[in-house]
Amino acid sequence: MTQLKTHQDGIPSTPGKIKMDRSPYIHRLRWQFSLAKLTFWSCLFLGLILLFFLRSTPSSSSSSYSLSSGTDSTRRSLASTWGGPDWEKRVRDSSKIRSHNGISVLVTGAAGFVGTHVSAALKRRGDGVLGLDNFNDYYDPKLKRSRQARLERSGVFIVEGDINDSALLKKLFDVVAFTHVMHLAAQAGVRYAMQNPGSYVNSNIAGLVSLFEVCKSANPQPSIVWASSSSVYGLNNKVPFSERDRTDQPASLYAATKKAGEEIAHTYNHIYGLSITGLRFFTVYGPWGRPDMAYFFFTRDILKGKPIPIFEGPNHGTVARDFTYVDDIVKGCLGSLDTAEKSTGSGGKKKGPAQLRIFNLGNTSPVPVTTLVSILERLLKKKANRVMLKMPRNGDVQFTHANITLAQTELGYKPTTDLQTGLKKFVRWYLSYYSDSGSKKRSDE
Ligand SMILES: O=C(O)[C@H]1O[C@H](OP(=O)(O)OP(=O)(O)OC[C@H]2O[C@@H](n3ccc(=O)[nH]c3=O)[C@H](O)[C@@H]2O)[C@H](O)[C@@H](O)[C@H]1O
Repeated sequence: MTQLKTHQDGIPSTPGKIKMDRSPYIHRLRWQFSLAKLTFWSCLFLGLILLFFLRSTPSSSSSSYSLSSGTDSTRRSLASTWGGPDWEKRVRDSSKIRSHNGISVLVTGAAGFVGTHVSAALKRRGDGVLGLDNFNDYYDPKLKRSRQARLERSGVFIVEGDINDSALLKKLFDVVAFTHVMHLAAQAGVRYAMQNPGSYVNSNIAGLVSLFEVCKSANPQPSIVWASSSSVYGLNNKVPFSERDRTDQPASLYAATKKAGEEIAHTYNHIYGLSITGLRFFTVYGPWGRPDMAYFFFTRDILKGKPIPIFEGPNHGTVARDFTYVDDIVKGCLGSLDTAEKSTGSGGKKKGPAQLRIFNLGNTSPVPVTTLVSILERLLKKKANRVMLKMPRNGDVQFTHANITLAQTELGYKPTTDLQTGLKKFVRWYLSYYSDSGSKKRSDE
């Protein structure tokens, strides 16, 4: 009893050690204790379910399919701030068609390399253009902000948001009845896929599905043109690559996600009557380009006197690319938008068969990477510190070469810029852009 008295005012700290007593007080005490335990475990259980739910539900603006812990979500720096009357007005103004027979286009990835050029070209000819971009930091976001500033000056508003944010996409279609979507937002880069595979799944697969879902439910449904890639030809060694050739042997996860995108496009065309055109871009280069691409960082490193790693195939075999100048690609994109038929469905229901197309957009003249370096040396008036390396097994293929007959016939696509001319324009832009931002930086310091 003494022991019991000691614990009369509270729950025993070590209940198992108390001599069992059958008094009603003990029963009440035990009942209260069980209730507390039950409440504790229920809360913990509910908490765990909530945690699981939050982790598995795509958040509105950040990466939700990251397979590499942390990296991807920190790369996406988004605090989506959309909505409100002012925002809607900007969206409407930017999308307004200002020419006879113009179209209104939602351009995803508008602050990206190709996106910025396509948006500017559409705006120039009087089409309505609204950009969408998540400004992730796969490469220097300052470059994306500079592209954004240029587009804003020409009247193109870029909404900051992610293609996985369905609520945002739906809102955009509520505000504007886009006739077309130019879908260029993607996780690019062949070699980076080994470092951050989740970002490819998130952007190139989940993001594509999220976009198609909203487009199929829109009324009217837009026609969609989107960027696939020459990399889908993978280990195919029949050259030049024709759209009818094998694309079932991708050499990188990037290529696999683009190929998956082509199959997903087939499904949405088949079930919902979406008009979809996929464009297989061949190593696009030019002013305002991507710093992760070889021609870009070779230029930077030649100027800095740093070593240039040049890949070579087995037995010192030549590695070559069908480098394609960005203005030619833009013409192919506009040609695709202009020849795209209307989608046939509405409000998620198919009304009849719809157009489904795939085109190569290349230059039809592959150039060895060593020649690319020689051209840069001449333009920069500086010798490169070349380091020949065996091509690593990280997704690269040895050779690309586009057959563009189909695009020529159907889109009137005709590339006109050779590598020498295109690189000259790139180098001129590079020197001016980085000397300007360099002097700005110096004056800021
Ligand atoms: O057509 C595409 O669909 C893809 O094109 C582009 O991929 P790639 O053709 O691989 O371009 P890029 O990396 O500039 O390498 C160019 C050449 O330099 C060689 N290369 C590369 C790096 C290096 O350090 N050394 C080297 O020799 C390398 O072996 C290659 O031969 C886009 O990045 C990609 O997003 C996608 O759009």
